[in-house]
Amino acid sequence: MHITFNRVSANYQLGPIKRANILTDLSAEVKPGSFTAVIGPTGAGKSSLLKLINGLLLPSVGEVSVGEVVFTSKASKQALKQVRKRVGMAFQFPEHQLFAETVYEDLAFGPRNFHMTDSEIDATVKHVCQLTGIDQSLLERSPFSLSGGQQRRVAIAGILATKPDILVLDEPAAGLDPAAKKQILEMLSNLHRTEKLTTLMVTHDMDDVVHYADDVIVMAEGQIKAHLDVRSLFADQDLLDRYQLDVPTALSLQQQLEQAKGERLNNRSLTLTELADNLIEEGWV
Ligand SMILES: Nc1ncnc2c1ncn2[C@@H]1O[C@H](COP(=O)(O)OP(=O)(O)OP(=O)(O)O)[C@@H](O)[C@H]1O
Repeated sequence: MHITFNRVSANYQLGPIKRANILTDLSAEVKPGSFTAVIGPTGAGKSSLLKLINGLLLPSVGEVSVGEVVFTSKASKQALKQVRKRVGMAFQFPEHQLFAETVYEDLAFGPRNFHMTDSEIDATVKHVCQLTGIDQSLLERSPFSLSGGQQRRVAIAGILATKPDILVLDEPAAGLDPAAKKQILEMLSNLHRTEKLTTLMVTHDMDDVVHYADDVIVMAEGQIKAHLDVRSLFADQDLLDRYQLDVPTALSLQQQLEQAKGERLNNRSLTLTELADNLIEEGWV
């Protein structure tokens, strides 16, 4: 499903009169079915950009389109309702929003709000368990008795139970150990592929960008500074330097190797584009 930002600015209310400008003149088109990483330094406005997509933050100027729903500063309740049905949003630490006595009840909450019948709810719960690898034996357990990785799975499954077309994730692997982090990100990548979910993910980890994303939005100072495919990002040394973006471990290793080789042979080093092509050929990326 298409997402478009058209000359959008946004601010937060700081008091009865005072407002803080947070996002300025954003324009971008997110391709349907793409997996887009949103990167940039702390305070760049990444989370605020995600909140624009489901109308948690409204534009002060400009318009946001999600599929055929278009909304501005004067979004109607109806438009916001439609958009929230389409966009599943996982905030940082989504497991903090688990609340029910059993995993089943947590997963059934969204479908119940959408007035599904009991048998539809049952089928949906089973389906999202399959999608997210939650064993049926966990359904009667308290979500609070599960491991951190399992809780995060349940929280994401609860979002999927509302059948969104778009999944918006704010650092979905934050705070997990490396094994659980890999499991969650692999699961999200599979969901994106098999369920054709347009996915946006805020991350600070450039290895995740390389492994999972097709496209990247680079944010700084409340603006979109670049929107490009992953290969073009890592081929653009100026852009990486300007926004102090790390290069992924594999690329950095290869650069160091090539530099050592170049020095040894007194030959030219490979360009970043050639290195990126090498890595893709060798299956690193
Ligand atoms: N509810 C709010 N009220 C006022 N200011 C806010 C609010 N939420 C965020 N801000 C401010 O908006 C700016 C952008 O914040 P945002 O959380 O979107 O950045 P971010 O790039 O996601 O940062 P991080 O990587 O640290 O999560 C920051 O200066 C932040 O302090």
